[in-house]
Amino acid sequence: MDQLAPTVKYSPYRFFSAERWAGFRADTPLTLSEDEVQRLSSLYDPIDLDEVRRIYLSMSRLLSAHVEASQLLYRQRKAFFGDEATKTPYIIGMAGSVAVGKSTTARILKELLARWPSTPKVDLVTTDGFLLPNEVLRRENLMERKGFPDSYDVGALLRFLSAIKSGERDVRAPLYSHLTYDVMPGEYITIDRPDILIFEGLNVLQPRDLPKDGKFVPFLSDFFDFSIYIDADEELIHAWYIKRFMRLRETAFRNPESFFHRYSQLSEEAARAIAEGLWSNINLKNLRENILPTRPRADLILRKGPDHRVVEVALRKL
Ligand SMILES: Nc1ncnc2c1ncn2[C@@H]1O[C@H](COP(=O)(O)OP(=O)(O)O)[C@@H](O)[C@H]1O
Ligand SMILES: CC(C)(COP(=O)(O)O)[C@@H](O)C(=O)NCCC(=O)O
Repeated sequence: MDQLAPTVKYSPYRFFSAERWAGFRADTPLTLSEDEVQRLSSLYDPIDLDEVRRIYLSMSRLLSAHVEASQLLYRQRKAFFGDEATKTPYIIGMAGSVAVGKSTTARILKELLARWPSTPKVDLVTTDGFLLPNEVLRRENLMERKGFPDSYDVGALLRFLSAIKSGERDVRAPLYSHLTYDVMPGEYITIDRPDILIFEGLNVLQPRDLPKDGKFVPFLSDFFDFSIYIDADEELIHAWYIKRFMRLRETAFRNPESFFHRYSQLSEEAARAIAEGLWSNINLKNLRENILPTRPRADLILRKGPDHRVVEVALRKL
């Protein structure tokens, strides 16, 4: 199994087994109930409270220290610059493959952070709303590249993050529907100066080609204060993807409005073949070519094992 801890002597990371990591939660209280965790988990594979205790409480404690430090820095800058200083949201980027568990992790983290004693306002935005509409993807022959860097409206992503980081109010992010498999025209979520924004998506740690004309074009990650990569062996993610697809076939795909409705009519074997095709032709390719290479850019890497339990954590040294 490809492990995170390298065999070479030097690494920018410190590596922890899940057990050691769990010890760092100290006396951080568990603020989520079993019911709340169940409500949050995606589909029918609930993350259990034990995992929240083992992994997420230490993560919440660490992030709390980081956010507090950035607020202290803000207060010191304000004393320095007077009224000129603007407090802007603390942005946490979260990356990883399709089906690795980003949405589940992001939703749980959001709830835990919002329950800190300072009751920060925490918002969550996913990058799928910034995908190009199917009509454009079809025209540009990109339907088989949905989720690849070139399938997003990168300008809109950068404008969004730039507005958030400038402290603007009521910034709109477009929405995506997994039902219609397309962006939802005219539908937005409005983000109004949260204390913390979790920004989750496949490609959020993606670098870009440097422009030849010398103009400055930022990476999305230039706007992040902290970044997390959710990691697991390819074969595990593959199994989670197929499992989720087959379950959706029994549930959401039954809805006649679902883009995948036709797959709910197919035999199990035929539907599985479709899922395998989507995995190997699109998602696995994207993982290998574009997503996994961004892993070393994250501040924190959570490596999951079977059953979605985190087995190893890597934290960038300061
Ligand atoms: N911690 C977890 N425990 C159990 N199942 C999980 C966990 N995290 C994710 N899953 C399951 O794995 C699949 C992918 O998770 P999801 O959060 O939808 O991934 P992503 O947002 O990365 O595509 C879903 O079926 C979800 O229910
Ligand atoms: C919508 C997604 C690209 C994920 O987007 P993200 O929120 O990470 O930007 C992905 O879930 C997806 O639909 N991929 C296309 C191949 C497939 O149907 O699995």
